Amino acid sequence: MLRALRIALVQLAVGSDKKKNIAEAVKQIHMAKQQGAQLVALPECFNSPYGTKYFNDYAEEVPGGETSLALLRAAAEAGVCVVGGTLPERCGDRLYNTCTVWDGCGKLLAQHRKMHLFDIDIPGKITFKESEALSPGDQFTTFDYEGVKIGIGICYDLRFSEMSHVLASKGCSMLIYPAAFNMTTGPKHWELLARARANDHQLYVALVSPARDTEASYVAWGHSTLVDPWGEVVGKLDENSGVLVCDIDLNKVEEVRNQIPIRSQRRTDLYDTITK
Ligand SMILES: NC(=O)CC(=O)C(=O)O
Repeated sequence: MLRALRIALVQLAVGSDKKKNIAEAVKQIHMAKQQGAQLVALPECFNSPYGTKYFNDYAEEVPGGETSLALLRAAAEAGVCVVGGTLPERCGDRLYNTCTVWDGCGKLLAQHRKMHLFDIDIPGKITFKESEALSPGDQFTTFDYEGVKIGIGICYDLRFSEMSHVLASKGCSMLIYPAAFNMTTGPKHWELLARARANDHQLYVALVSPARDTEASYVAWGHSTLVDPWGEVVGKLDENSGVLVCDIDLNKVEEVRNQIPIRSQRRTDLYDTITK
């Protein structure tokens, strides 16, 4: 079993030109491979600006659309696992915010539809209602890559500790969240939530954001981050486009879990935990 994994978190500059967004993602996948990455993760909504008014125009079928095709080819040509950020997925008359995962042969390993839609209202700061355009997913998503079980959540999913609990219960050593927090919630909650989820479940947590574009209608916080099973930040980008390349040490997951054995000390005789 693989005990170490080199991952690259790609903080892409995303604009309104879909083909350019996809081409940049493909370029970054190849560049990450040159830096030794075995797994490359892209941000939420990497082929489209993030906003309910854009989703219908940029939506594609999965796996048939041009974005899926580009990702599967890039994964196969580079021979890396690609966690393909998210794209607006069209399925019948519904749209979803969907992450696709491709193995190093270009096979679709997993598909996660954002489970918790981002509907918030902070007067004078930010109001966003993803449910105006999107439907929620209803499946937990994990996949195995080289003997490592990895769970996927998307952005707002990060706020729900029950969801990460279920993913951890399924045996995950790492959770990857393509995400795009904003200038209100990012500074307050981005790192806090990543560290909380990592510490709660003693696993690695990776958050992958688009780069900040102050001209966009939704301004992303950036700061793609990797946190280890101790809850410590291993690496973090600033707001600009860039790539964070880090080594995941899977021995650390076992080490922390053995040293602080909270997983076997839960008082489930006194409280319920959701594991369905
Ligand atoms: N954009 C999201 O889905 C979530 C977010 O920005 C937040 O929770 O804050």
